[in-house]
Amino acid sequence: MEREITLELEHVEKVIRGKRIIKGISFCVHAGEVFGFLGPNGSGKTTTIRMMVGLIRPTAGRIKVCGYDIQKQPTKALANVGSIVENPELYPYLTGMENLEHFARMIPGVTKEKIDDVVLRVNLNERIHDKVKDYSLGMRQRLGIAQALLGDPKLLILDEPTNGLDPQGIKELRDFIRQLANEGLSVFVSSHLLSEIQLMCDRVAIINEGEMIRVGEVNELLKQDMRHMVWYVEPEEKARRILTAFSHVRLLDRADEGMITEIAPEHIPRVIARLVAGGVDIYGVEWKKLSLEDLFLTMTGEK
Ligand SMILES: Nc1ncnc2c1ncn2[C@@H]1O[C@H](COP(=O)(O)OP(=O)(O)OP(=O)(O)O)[C@@H](O)[C@H]1O
Repeated sequence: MEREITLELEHVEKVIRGKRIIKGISFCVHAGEVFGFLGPNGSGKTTTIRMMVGLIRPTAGRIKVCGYDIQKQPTKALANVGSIVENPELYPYLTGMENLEHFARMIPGVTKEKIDDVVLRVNLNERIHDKVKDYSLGMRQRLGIAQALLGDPKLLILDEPTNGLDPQGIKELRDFIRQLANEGLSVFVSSHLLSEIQLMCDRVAIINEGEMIRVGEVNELLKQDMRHMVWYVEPEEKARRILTAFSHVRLLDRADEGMITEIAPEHIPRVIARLVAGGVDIYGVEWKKLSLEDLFLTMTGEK
């Protein structure tokens, strides 16, 4: 069954003061999925998001939300978007509930039941009558999300939502985002952390220097994760010679990180046996966790 498309970017470009910051990016986000937008700092994530929420205009290309063009039908398009792009505006000396009531007055048709419903959805019901100044960062963020949900959006956009959260807060946010997606919402999450996107998202778009590098299923794109192996061996020179003799083992030249190979798991026992037979002592072998940088190098093929 074709899933409904909630967000569509087509060849979107942004030029700011003569500089091409976003260089023609395209992707779709479907209903009920958590979609990651991954790229290093300065790669253009916030600029793209600012276009998606109507804060700035694309120089070229099209952005549609639930089929409505943001440029041509901004009211209809943006009625389907809830977002926390810059820090949510919250009043610290009001309670969580008072904050929500305040924001609800600006959105037509929000009932008391709707407010109670979003409070439950973000799991703040026990603390909603406390003042926001006494909330943890994670709770403030959930209140910000509650505020974004008041207008019943189909698409929730969160820019670097885990920034500043502790590991417990990050886990809670992750579970909570998944729950929203299970309820049918599309959740769009930007991050510069590969590990976070891996844990949180179904699909991911990877951006670097304003260019789209890949879009696809997280598991599919990141499965090369398992292929980099670090070897702790003596003597290293001898080990290098043996390893390079295998056609399906590639030695990566990264002197500062130890001896690293690209290798498929099924070849490891044979390689280890050869090293031992060749008089190499093996002190340890471990899978290297792929960093965003490694991923870019692998994907752009310039190792
Ligand atoms: N108004 C602007 N004027 C000039 N340059 C800008 C402007 N806005 C963004 N840029 C530049 O565009 C590039 C992308 O910035 P952007 O903030 O979108 O990146 P980002 O991926 O969100 O990074 P971060 O995670 O650090 O926020 C950066 O090089 C930035 O300096």
